[in-house]
Amino acid sequence: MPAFVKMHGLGNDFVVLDAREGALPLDEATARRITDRKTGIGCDQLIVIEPSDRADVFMRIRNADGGEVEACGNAARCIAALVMAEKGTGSAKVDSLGGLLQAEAVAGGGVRIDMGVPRLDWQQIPLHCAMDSLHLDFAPAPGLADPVAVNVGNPHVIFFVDDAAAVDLERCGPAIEHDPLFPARVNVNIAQVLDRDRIRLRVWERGVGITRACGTGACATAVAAMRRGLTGRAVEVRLDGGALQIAWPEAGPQQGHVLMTGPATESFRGTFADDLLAGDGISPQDRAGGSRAA
Ligand SMILES: N[C@@H](CCC[C@H](N)C(=O)O)C(=O)O
Repeated sequence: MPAFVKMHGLGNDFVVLDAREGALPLDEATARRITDRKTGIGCDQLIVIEPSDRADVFMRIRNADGGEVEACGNAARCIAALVMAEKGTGSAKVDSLGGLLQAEAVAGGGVRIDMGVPRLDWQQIPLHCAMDSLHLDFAPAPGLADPVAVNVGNPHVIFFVDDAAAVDLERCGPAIEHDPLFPARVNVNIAQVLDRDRIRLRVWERGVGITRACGTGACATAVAAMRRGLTGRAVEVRLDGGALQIAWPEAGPQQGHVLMTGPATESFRGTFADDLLAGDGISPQDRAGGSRAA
């Protein structure tokens, strides 16, 4: 029976499959069956670990809707933690469609990931037409206007508001995600700057919906706030599931790179019936191997 590890970063949860010893038949429909919280194992993203010739592992990412995407900050910390535990080291390299990520364990627990240099040109977001990514001419709902766009491996739009809790994200998230301005669709971030060191953030994730936390969302939002001069170059981003530390240093060896620090948690290990991959669903007995829930 195929084995999986259930992990999460601040409640943004993953089913992790290991395909280093042999490819798994994972198409979009299979991914949707696995991520389904009622009939599958249930998670925000399905992560498949594959071999890499330039890193410890390659991390393949599928959203709950089955679509393959380039980046996932919370999963990057989790996969790095798995690899570091396996190797018995304090650092790891994780490759992904979004780029090569260097990770290190931090004193006191948690993982720091160098998320690379954010992409800020409109073509890199991508946007449908030329626009200043620091001030998009886009006002999709009352109280939501003049957002920032940032790509940190995946596309994000960030709205700064006075009260993040007051935004009906369930209602406006889907429309913004699918707006024609974003040809690759977009992750939607609602940010409230609390002071120069702290941001409150709620996220509607592309291909998923509202999540408890989004690592790339926290990085993109921090970059947006720093570009707008709203915060210093190191901030705490408070998501529904907890806080991430994000820095974007202006000097030093990691100048211009976004650094994300936060927890990586293993919830349980389990196995599932082969027919989940083959397409016949999963029985409740097989789900999670009877282990404790996340
Ligand atoms: N949860 C992730 C982001 C996952 C991918 C995203 N939904 C997308 O479609 O780009 C994170 O922690 O960054």
